[in-house]
Amino acid sequence: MDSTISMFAQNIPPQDNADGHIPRHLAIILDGNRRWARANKLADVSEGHRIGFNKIPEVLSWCEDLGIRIVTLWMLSTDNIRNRPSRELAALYEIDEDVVQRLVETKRFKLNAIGSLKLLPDRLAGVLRTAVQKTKDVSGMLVNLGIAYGGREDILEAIQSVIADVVASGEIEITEELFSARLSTGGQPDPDLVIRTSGEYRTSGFLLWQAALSELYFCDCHWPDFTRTHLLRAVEAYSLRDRRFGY
Ligand SMILES: CC(C)=CCC/C(C)=C/CC/C(C)=C\COP(=O)(O)OP(=O)(O)O
Ligand SMILES: O=P(O)(O)OP(=O)(O)O
Ligand SMILES: [Mg+2]
Repeated sequence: MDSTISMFAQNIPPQDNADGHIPRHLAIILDGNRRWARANKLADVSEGHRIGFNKIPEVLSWCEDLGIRIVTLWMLSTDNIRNRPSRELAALYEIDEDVVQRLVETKRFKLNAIGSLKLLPDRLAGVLRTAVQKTKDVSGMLVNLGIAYGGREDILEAIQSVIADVVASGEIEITEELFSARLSTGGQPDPDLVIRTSGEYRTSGFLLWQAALSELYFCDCHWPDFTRTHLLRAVEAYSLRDRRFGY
């Protein structure tokens, strides 16, 4: 760890992030797993996803140490489901089941599923529903699991829910607050910081509405190589940003 980062790390209050230097809500795009597998001459790209999966609990514990309250992980997109070979998807579904079960076992995280569960195999959808139910009373960090998540689908589902209410009750005033509450992250603060690994400079539709005012941080390393130092660098960069919200 370089000296700037260690100085920064020492100044982080363990549980209090009210001063705005630590994001309350951090969202991460766990990208670059297949490139990592190829670069490491692994026989199957799914091995990159498996190694990437192993990173998740430790990254969450670093986030806990920083006092981050909410972490959203994007682990499978609706575009991935549409466009990737079925063999790769089958492996990803299995890995996602394992991730979810491992996170439940920690008893440290309150889990929330933010994807379109109807697009998933019944077994994985069931594992996600059970995980949410089993962890509903956990008071620790809230972890949103973006499995079968797409920003456009999130918005479309929110629109459908608003339309259903309009049809049922006549007229309702559609405000930003009302609409935000209908999204998969309804009731939560928007992400303060979005990190994408792998060196790609795009969001691919992640939290399309919710991340409108988020700070973005692009990290060159692939997800399996993401370390605590990368996280601290991202949070340090965030702490130095001037968020103006139009002022
Ligand atoms: C490490 C584990 C368990 C899962 C990550 C698997 C995965 C498919 C990561 C990719 C990140 C993501 C869900 C969406 C954005 O990345 P990608 O689909 O590669 O977008 P682009 O095609 O735009 O590059
Ligand atoms: O993480 P993935 O599966 O999107 O792999 P890559 O970005 O390396 O193609
Ligand atoms: Mg990718």
